[in-house]
Amino acid sequence: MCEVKLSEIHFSYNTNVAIDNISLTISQGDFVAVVGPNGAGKSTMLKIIAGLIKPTRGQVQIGGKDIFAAKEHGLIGYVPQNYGKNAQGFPATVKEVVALGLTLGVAAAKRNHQAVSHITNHMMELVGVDQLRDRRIGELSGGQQQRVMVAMALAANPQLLLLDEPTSGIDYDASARIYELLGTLNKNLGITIVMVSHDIEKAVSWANKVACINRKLCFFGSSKEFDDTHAQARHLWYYTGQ
Ligand SMILES: Nc1ncnc2c1ncn2[C@@H]1O[C@H](COP(=O)(O)OP(=O)(O)OP(=O)(O)O)[C@@H](O)[C@H]1O
Repeated sequence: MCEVKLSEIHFSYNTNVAIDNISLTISQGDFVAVVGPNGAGKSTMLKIIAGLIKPTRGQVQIGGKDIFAAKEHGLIGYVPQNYGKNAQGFPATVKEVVALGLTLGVAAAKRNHQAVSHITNHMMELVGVDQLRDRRIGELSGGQQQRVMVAMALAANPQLLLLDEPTSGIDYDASARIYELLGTLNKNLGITIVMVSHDIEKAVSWANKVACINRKLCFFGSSKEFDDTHAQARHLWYYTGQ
């Protein structure tokens, strides 16, 4: 059970209010696209759900547990924005990076070398980077790096996967393959996905729910409802920022 419940969340960076009174419930198995203009608080909200920052006010519950308990149980996988780019000079191979994800899982300490190798291989196959296993992460394309980051997050066996603009800076075909991968993880493995994206058309076509944020929650509902009611106003989500 991995329901995400935000209750009256506020967050400020000093005097700058980034999140203003957001409440919403994401159900187990949902694929949620988080959209909104630049500086709207999308990444901040994702970090709050990941338990990386604490809301100034309000409560976050994951699967009925306080966020920090859920985090300790390894329920949450988080892929930050431009994670791959930060890995440019990192002297590790794809296989080693994916295996690093295992150290985040709840039973990490109990895994032996064989189990680590088995899970690592499985995750690399799942996201389609097994052919790149011995390449250094910094030598890969943006799309390949994002796949490796997804594999690393999945290695910890999360029930909830949070991704911050997983297709930013990636070409059309590679982006399509990442969306397809996320759709498969959601449908076949039942992983709940929350993804921040500027690519509204694509994100909404894969997600079953949409959350529009502009400090406040402007819309939260099904993708179909978003398509029906917000189609003409879509361009505004890009330009209504501060
Ligand atoms: N570490 C930080 N310190 C101070 N202010 C911050 C910090 N991170 C974000 N902010 C500010 O908080 C607000 C929300 O930022 P956030 O990154 O959450 O927005 P976003 O919707 O993800 O933006 P984008 O689409 O441009 O990535 C912005 O005004 C931003 O300048």
